Amino acid sequence: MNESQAKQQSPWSERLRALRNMPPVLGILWDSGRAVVTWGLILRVLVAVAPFGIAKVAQYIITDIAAHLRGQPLPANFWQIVGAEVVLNVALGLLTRAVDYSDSLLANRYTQHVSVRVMEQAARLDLTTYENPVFYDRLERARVQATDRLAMIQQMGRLFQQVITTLVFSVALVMASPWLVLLLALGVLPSFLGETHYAFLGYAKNFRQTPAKRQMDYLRQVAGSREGAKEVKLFGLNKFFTDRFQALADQIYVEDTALSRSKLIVGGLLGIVGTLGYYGAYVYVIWKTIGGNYDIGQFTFLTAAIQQASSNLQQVFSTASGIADQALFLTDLLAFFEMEPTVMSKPDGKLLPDVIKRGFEFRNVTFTYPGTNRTVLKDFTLHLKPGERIALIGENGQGKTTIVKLITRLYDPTEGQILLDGVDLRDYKIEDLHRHIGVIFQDFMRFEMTARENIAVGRIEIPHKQEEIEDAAHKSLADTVVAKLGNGYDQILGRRFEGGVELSGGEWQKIALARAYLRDAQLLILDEPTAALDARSELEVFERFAELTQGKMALLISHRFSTVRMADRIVVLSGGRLIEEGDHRHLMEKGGVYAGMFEMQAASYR
Ligand SMILES: Nc1ncnc2c1ncn2[C@@H]1O[C@H](COP(=O)(O)OP(=O)(O)OP(=O)(O)O)[C@@H](O)[C@H]1O
Repeated sequence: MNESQAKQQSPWSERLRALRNMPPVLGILWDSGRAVVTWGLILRVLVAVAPFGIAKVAQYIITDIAAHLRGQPLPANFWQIVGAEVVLNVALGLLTRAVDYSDSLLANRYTQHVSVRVMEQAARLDLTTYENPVFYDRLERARVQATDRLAMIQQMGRLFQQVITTLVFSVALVMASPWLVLLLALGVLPSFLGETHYAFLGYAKNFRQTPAKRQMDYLRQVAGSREGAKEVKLFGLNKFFTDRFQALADQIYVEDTALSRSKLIVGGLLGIVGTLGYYGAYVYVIWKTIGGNYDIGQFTFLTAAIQQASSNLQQVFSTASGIADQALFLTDLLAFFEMEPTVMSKPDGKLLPDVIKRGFEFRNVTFTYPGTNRTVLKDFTLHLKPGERIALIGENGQGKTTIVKLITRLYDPTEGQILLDGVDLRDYKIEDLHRHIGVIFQDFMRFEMTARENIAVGRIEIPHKQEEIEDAAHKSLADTVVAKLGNGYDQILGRRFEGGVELSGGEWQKIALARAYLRDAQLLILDEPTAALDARSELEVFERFAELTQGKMALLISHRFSTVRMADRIVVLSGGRLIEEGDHRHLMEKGGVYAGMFEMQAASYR
């Protein structure tokens, strides 16, 4: 649902939608800890009925005392009754603590359970979804909704308990006089309607504010991050960022205050109606007692019952609207769980051949990124044969990385087909395709974990021996980086966590490259992963790459012609089409686009 839809929908339909969230939310709660939920409910029932027992015992005590004051003897079990009152109160205190304990256990379990589900779902979804701001807002809200649900769980338990207490005392009041319950209900109903109304307004407001809050988070992060620190200082950007942050914060403050103020006034007025209902019932009981209908014990019990029924009934309504409010906030979490990826593995997907015989073929592939109009690849055809190493070159934005995303099925072509050994890529199991491809992107991930883990993520599904890690590190030259680290392969990289060590861009690249070598891949793809390497390292890396990819398929994207020339075939992309191809010598002789680009780069070095 987008913002304009949220505004168009009537509050009531929105409220009903929120209630629809309750069954799945209860399902999630149940899944996060069945035993804890069951124990929580049992404890709540005991806590709910205890006040009735206490009020009833108090009634007997007062009746007996009143009779005693009039000269009658105390009953034989009088002191046992007093003892029972004490025991009931002590038990109630202990049970209340036990309820708090079970609530916090359940909240922890719920948070963990939902956080894991959010991570799993985020991993399932397409890359496309990540590039969609609406999705991002939703993910953001889902993340927030996943955590800190103690309040919601407490409210649900409280509602359960309040309903039971209200019922127990209402039955007692109805038995005395049905008017009492009616008076109470009439007093409480308006504040319930008020509460739900404001719950809805609060949700709509939060929905509207999400983009601004995301902006604020971004500004806070940029202004306070290690990555941003250098430029923020040198360009004097601090005021620019804080002013922008302040403007958004002010806007949110104004909206929040307006809503809180209106809630204060309207909620206060409706609360007065509730109090009048309560005192109506109270005066009725006084009147009846004076008229001789009730004795002093019954009077005490009924006033306690009115007090309990009224406050619990009022709380039932406010807790219920609080839960409906919380459930509204979970709309995004549940919608997020329901999202389905579009790039999917067929249920009966094929496994990749153990030895690829015909290679990968792009056949008249046209591709436009979802949600955009620009065609990035137009009628693109390319055959990558077994044992062949192709270098893709072209100016910025010509679609080189896009080709890598298509061959790895992060996206599917808009038109045309990509074949592997004559079979459409979509017919293979996507996980198996990924298993056979080793790819390092130019924006590879720097995991702030140990050097070993940074390499092992290249093939995390199996445990690795030290030799395998070392071997991969040797192939990518990462061994020279690790040799300088205090804790070797166990050194934490990056400065986020204590004891971590920051690496230079080129050092990170060598570590990341080792991941690709750890995979026993039939196709290796390097998408400009050497941009931060110095000239000598780059040459070494590529000499090794050339050696290691002998007989394997490799796709190489680079702007440096010194490395590109090692490829068996060079493919020049322009405007989403293949405009030239051949080996270095052939293309130089041809004197076309490649030769021009090569000369230009060579000249800049002279
Ligand atoms: N996720 C995306 N959504 C929309 N458009 C995109 C996306 N990624 C890339 N593009 C656009 O597609 C075009 C091709 O991008 P691509 O990254 O494939 O280029 P490239 O040839 O690898 O460029 P470079 O040499 O700068 O890395 C660019 O115009 C870019 O703006």
